Amino acid sequence: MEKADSLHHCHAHKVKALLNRTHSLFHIFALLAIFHYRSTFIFNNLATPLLPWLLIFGAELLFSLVWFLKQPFYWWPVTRTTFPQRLPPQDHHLPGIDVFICTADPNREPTFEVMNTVISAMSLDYPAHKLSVYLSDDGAASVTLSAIKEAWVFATWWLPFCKRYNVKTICPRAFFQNPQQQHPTHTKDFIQDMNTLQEKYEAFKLRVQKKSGSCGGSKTSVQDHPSLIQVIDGKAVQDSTAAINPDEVVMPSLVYVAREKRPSHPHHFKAGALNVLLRISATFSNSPYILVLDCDMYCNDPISARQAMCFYLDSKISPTLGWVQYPQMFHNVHENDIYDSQMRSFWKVYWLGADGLQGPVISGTNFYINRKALYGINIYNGNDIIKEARNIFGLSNELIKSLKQQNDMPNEIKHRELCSIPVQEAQFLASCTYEENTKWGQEAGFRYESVVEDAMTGFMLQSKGWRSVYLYPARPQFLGSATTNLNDFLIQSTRWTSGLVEIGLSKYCPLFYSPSRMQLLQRISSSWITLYPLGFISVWCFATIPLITFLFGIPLYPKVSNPYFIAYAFVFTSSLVKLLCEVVATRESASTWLNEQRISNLKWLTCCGYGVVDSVMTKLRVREASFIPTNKAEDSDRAKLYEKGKYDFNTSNMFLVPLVTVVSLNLCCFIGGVAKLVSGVGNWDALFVQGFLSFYVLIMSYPVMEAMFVRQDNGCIPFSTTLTSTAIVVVLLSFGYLILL
Ligand SMILES: O=c1ccn([C@@H]2O[C@H](COP(=O)(O)OP(=O)(O)O[C@H]3O[C@H](CO)[C@@H](O)[C@H](O)[C@H]3O)[C@@H](O)[C@H]2O)c(=O)[nH]1
Ligand SMILES: [Mn+2]
Repeated sequence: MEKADSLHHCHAHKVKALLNRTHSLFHIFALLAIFHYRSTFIFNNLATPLLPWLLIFGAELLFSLVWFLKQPFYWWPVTRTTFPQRLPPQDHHLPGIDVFICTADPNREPTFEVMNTVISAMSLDYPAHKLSVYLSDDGAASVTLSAIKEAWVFATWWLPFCKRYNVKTICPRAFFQNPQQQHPTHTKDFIQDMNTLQEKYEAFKLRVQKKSGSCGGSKTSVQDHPSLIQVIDGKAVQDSTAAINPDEVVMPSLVYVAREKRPSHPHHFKAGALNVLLRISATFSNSPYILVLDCDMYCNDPISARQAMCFYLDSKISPTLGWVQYPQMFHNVHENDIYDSQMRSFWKVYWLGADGLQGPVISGTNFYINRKALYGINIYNGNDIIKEARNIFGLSNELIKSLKQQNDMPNEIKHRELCSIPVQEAQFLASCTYEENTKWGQEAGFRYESVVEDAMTGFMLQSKGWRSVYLYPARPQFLGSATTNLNDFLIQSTRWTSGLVEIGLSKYCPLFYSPSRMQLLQRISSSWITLYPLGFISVWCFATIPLITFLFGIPLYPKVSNPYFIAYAFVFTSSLVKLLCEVVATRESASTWLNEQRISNLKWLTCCGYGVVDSVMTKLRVREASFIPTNKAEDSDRAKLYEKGKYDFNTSNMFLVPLVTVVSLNLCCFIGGVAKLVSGVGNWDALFVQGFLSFYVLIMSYPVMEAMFVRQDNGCIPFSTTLTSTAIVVVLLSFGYLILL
């Protein structure tokens, strides 16, 4: 039981933990049996074709290792509840919050939607004078600057409306998609005000969209432009509208930042943008806590800031609390989630388990982070960063002053008014040369070593002793747009795997990194996050070798009558049954179970391999790191396919060829192998596992075959791809023939 005045409560799922551990234990026994079977067989039968046996054994070992690294996520799952109504009633007890929103490309990230994110953040249920919103525009697009002024004007009407009627959906776009449902008691006043506001909303939308259409992005080059920093307020928008903010609504501060970018200087993508915001906000509002949002992740509910403060204002945990993470949830995921866009297992399973250890890693967006943690403070060595501040943080006096302020002030009163805005200083802080000879990106701020800056930074903070908590409230606090076509999905996943493996194969690999304060189980699970893509080698072996040998009649697995068969059967079925139980426990249907298997197989076969290759090439400096923002603009043709539950194979051959090759290979081997068995050549008993495996691959790849042979729409697989893959299959089988027979 929690105390009557505690601000939050942590519930441990003890039964689940027990079941999980039991399952892991049995699974380990089965794996050991398999290893025993393999090694004794290989030693006793050195005459049989050894190569496939060795490869499969290696694949099994590697895959088991990857599986083992994941187990800490099942050790001690917890869920948390907060009681924001118990926060002190006076506002002055609340610390300031800075919101950082990043955008990069108005063509891939529709400006109107970015503005909705900005407005929703300004509408959080928090004292306006303690809230500052910063928009980083890496594209330095004139569209974005003029749109943010329009957004400010609209917010002067929107904010009082939300407050007056206690509106729960604070993102205007989401609200006006379904205005009738937004308020349970439709008073006359409400309806009237809402209709007036809706007109203003439509006008605002039209103005922003017109400008986006006419400029088609920006005239300035994305890679080459000076910095531009502007505080958006009544003064900044004066000439665009007649009477602005006549009611003098107190507004959160709003700042537009386009940092300087030059082709000669690396800009470090999102991490670089966040670090500029970190410095500029330090000299402006200098709030101790920061909410980071991707441009498409709007605040869906006003309460998240107060919920996060339930942790930060609890002196028992706040000294080591680095960040409060919320799940990423999406407004555009269909019920039949064919791409597993919701990433169920991460947000609904792994992160709950991580929270039972040292907390989830920083997950890109939707987290309230402690500014001090980002400054690189090691909580066990005290706060003596000020001494070498200039070496770490650079030469800005204003910035150094702000650090001192952070250190000296008690949390409650930390929030400087934005009165004397040192815009010139801000320009200096946003220049592309500011970070030269400093520790930004290495010891201070978000890390530059990987394009998955979030995970990299999270691991480093955890190794300094910071912990995090995970909050998954019933009502989604943040909603973004998920990738809902195969092409965007594969590009995004490849970037992730590449960035993660880059960490896993570096000295920062959480398992071996030292000196580290990370707990052992946390180290293991964190290294799973960075190393799991390596499992692609195993999956490639599983998806080819048993099938080819099936065709040639070479057994690789125990006979059904052999006791070791049980170990294989157990590992296979218990994994699938466990997944099914998880899916059902998180209130999803069996189709989710099928979709997740399909997508994870597909990821193993494509993104993971390419990601690993990509990160190795980046390491060898053959290739430069890149971060292409995920496309967030909707394409109606693709949307139609998605809604019908049809995979959209309109993507590059780079992704299609490996996939189609595996499927064609499997088809040939299955048909050929079964034909041979039926005609009496070979032994059913000895080849059962391989035949079954092949059958499983066939079921999993049904959508691919449909797209190869049946579908005619623009999401089908082009004939030329099928042809290329068939050629590769022929080569593979000839090789197999030469080596095996
Ligand atoms: O040079 C860049 C590139 C991207 N972004 C912004 O970064 C955010 C995330 O980019 P997005 O393309 O939406 O990333 P996702 O594919 O959704 O990637 C996830 O993974 C990223 C790390 O690879 C994290 O940064 C994200 O928060 C997380 O949502 C967006 O707001 C972009 O505008 C920049 O500001 N500058
Ligand atoms: Mn995104």
